[in-house]
Amino acid sequence: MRTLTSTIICRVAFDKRYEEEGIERSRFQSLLNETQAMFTSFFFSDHFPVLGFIDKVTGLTGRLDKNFKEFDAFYQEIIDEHLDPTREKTEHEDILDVLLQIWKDQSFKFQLTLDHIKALLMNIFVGGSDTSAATVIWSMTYLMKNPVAMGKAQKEVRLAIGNKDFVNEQDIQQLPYFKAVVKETMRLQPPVPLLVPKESTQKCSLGGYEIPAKTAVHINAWAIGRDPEAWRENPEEFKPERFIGSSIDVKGADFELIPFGDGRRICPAIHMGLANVELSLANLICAFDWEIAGWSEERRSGHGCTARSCDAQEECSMPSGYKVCTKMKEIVRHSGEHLGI
Ligand code: HEM
Repeated sequence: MRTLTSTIICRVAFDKRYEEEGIERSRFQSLLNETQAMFTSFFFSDHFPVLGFIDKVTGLTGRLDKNFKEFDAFYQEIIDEHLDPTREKTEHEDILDVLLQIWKDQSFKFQLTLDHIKALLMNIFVGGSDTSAATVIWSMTYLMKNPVAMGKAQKEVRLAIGNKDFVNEQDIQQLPYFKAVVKETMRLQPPVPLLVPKESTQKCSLGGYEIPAKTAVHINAWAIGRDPEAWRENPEEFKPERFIGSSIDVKGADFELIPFGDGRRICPAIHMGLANVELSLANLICAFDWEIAGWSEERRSGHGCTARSCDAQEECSMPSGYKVCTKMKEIVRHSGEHLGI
């Protein structure tokens, strides 16, 4: 799933297909992994500035600088490629094309620099790849642990597409139960559980707490999604039915469900994030029957594929030992193509 989502972002942001370019792909993936590790590391300097020296001693500051430098070089190469006048133009503009046009025009009130553009690309990568992948993985986990919900979702998706091979974006609009599964997963497992930290610009009072200016504020979307006052019926339970007939959505109008955040800094890519998740999840559950390894031995005989209309002639072994049939590869390719990449 991470390969799929980071490939989508690479295509959208700077028109690269890293799955076809082994060395570049692993360079990019290891940079992204390191960035993720930095994001989840505890830096004393963020919370106790006087103890900032500990970050230096433990080597975290050095690792962070190295990561920034490597990403900087990586983005610079891609920017140079885009600015090369001999570069072949593709049919669609990518995000970097748009940003570089704004940079050339300098039509904003402030001066847009290449550093701003690199920072924006970084935001898009960090915000866009793991979040969608984690949501699909959690949805699959909940569905496999709840075979009744899995059956209902599969039946709905399969009925909607009839004889077609793949689910597309229009089909998804007719799938209330499936959409409820995605919302329920995001309620229980928001992929950015504490959102992105905010800093108060001025002194204010919130829920009875006095918050001085320049204070870091974390919003616990994970706890809000399980708050028994907002979610009265067994808030810890996976129950997509709670969203049937309810207008509560993930798009920022309902404060009890904020997996994309809310307000001025809400995720700017809600629609793309949802399309990534819904298209890949719907196709995966439509084409295959899934279950947790070891739950049913005899079904996993042969090549292990339980595709609805499996035409697998050829198999490939993944490094993890799992096998992927041609149908599965086709789904991954189709989900990407449908998003226009
Ligand atoms: C299921 C998918 C996704 C989820 C759950 C998600 C969630 C979030 C959250 C919680 C925030 C912070 C909001 C806040 O603190 O109030 C955020 C910000 C952001 N997201 Fe997403 N996101 C997803 C997909 C994406 C995708 C696909 C992209 C890019 C193509 C993206 C780009 C961004 C960016 C650039 C920001 C920072 C916005 C800012 O600084 O103002 N996200 N996202």
